[in-house]
Amino acid sequence: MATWGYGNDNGPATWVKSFPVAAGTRQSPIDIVPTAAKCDTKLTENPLTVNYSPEPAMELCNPGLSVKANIKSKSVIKGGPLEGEYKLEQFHLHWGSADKQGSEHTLNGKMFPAELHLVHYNATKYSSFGEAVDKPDGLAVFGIFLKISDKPHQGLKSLTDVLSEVQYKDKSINIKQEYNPVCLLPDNINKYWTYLGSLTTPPLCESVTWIVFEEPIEVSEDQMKAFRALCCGECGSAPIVDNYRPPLPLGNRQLRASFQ
Ligand SMILES: CCCSc1c(F)c(F)c(S(=O)(=O)NC)c(F)c1F
Ligand SMILES: [Zn+2]
Repeated sequence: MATWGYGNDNGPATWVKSFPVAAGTRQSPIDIVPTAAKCDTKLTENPLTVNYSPEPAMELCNPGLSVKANIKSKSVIKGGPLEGEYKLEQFHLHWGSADKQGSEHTLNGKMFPAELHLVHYNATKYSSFGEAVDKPDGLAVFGIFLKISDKPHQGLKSLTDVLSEVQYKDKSINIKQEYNPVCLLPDNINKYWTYLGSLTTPPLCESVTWIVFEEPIEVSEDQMKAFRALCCGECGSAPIVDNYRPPLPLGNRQLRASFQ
């Protein structure tokens, strides 16, 4: 298959041709219906803990279908639904061409303008991201909804202010100021939904324990415009927008909540 993407001839509905797991039983994203979630006290007995470190010269790149920051420092999470310690590998975002769409997970059928994914791998069990990426307990991804406010998100500002330097595919820069990804998390990380799912892009491995926070982070319209100005290819190529996969059925999976 020519490279997958989000267009009419290579978008999510076509991925199953090259990636049969797209029709699997633990695919992501899903529509989150809070009333269908089971509150599980086990999630709070061993609270989710985040221990992120400052990244000295964080690499920010445009791989063509999103914008991605690669992490080298030892930033780890544990607890909640997780067994063992998961190490932050990278983070990236999915966003819309307009504020009415863009997130991958939906909340009672509602899309947010964007969704931030912080991708971690099970460093207790596996020696690298590459080894973990296709294992059922290999990855843990934080999903954070973005909503529009009149103020820019200060943590994201260090990135949105320099997106023009990675406007074209395969461009990358190093963020000069040291950057601690903890600034991207919502204030309250104790309220989340969790379920067993997959990557939302090919190869769609069913290897992700999803942790989707209830509290969105707030970004400005100008910051959204900065994401929408990124290009899929070289100068003159189409903008990166609507790089989201629509929700898949929850099926027999249990959606758990860390709160009432
Ligand atoms: C072979 C994977 C390369 S790393 C990666 C990624 F690039 C990505 F986009 C997503 S996602 O599915 O889009 N968001 C959760 C991931 F989960 C990832 F792990
Ligand atoms: Zn993602």
